[in-house]
Amino acid sequence: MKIINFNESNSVLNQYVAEIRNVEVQNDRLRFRRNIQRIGEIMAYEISKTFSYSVKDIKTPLGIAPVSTPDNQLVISTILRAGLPFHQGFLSYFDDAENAFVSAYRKYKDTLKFDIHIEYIASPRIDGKTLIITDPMLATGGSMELSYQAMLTKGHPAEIHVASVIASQKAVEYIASVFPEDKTTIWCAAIDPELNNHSYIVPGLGDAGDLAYGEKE
Ligand SMILES: O=P(O)(O)OC[C@H]1O[C@H](OP(=O)(O)OP(=O)(O)O)[C@H](O)[C@@H]1O
Ligand SMILES: O=c1cc[nH]c(=O)[nH]1
Ligand SMILES: [Mg+2]
Repeated sequence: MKIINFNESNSVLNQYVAEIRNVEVQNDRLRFRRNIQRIGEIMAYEISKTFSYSVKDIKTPLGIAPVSTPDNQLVISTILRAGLPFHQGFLSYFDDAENAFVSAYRKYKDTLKFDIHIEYIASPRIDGKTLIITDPMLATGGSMELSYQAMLTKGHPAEIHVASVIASQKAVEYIASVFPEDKTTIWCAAIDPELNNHSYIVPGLGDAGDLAYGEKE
């Protein structure tokens, strides 16, 4: 399985990651959402380099220009609710992509133990298509795995891109163990070393859904 960690090279993407992590900056909700979206845009561009391309003859007012454009049929899937601004970043670049939405939430049994519940899925058929599953946080990897299982009720993709902003080392290893090795790539902006007792990523950024949309009761 390929793992692409953007943090290993210097680019402006790291500025956006710094801002969403920074406790002095991250509470500006508009900036937080926009930064997550911008990271999605940059990741979409990088992922587009892996697509299949063919040359099309494009008629201009003055002649014919051969242009190599992508042929993949894309499905961009996201996990509600923190995934929404990240998803929008991908959609800003992949104009004609089909889209899927899955709900996943942690139902706490006590302050430390929780199950992940999937209650909603809206998805096209995904057979033979390029599936990009977007979620800014990969903590245990449980939401991503269950969302993928839910997507499999809609068919089998030709290739899978798991896109996140901050992933824990544990989640990266978990995803590598449960996703098909030969057709999955994990893309992330950083890989953090730890999870705390509540399975939050450390140093991470806190609760991405709350930072983007406000605290839930
Ligand atoms: O890897 P995991 O341990 O499953 O945790 C990651 C999940 O946590 C966040 O969502 P959250 O459950 O906080 O819901 P929200 O988006 O509604 O805030 C995040 O967007 C992932 O979906
Ligand atoms: O660190 C974490 C873990 C789960 N959900 C988040 O938003 N952040
Ligand atoms: Mg979630």
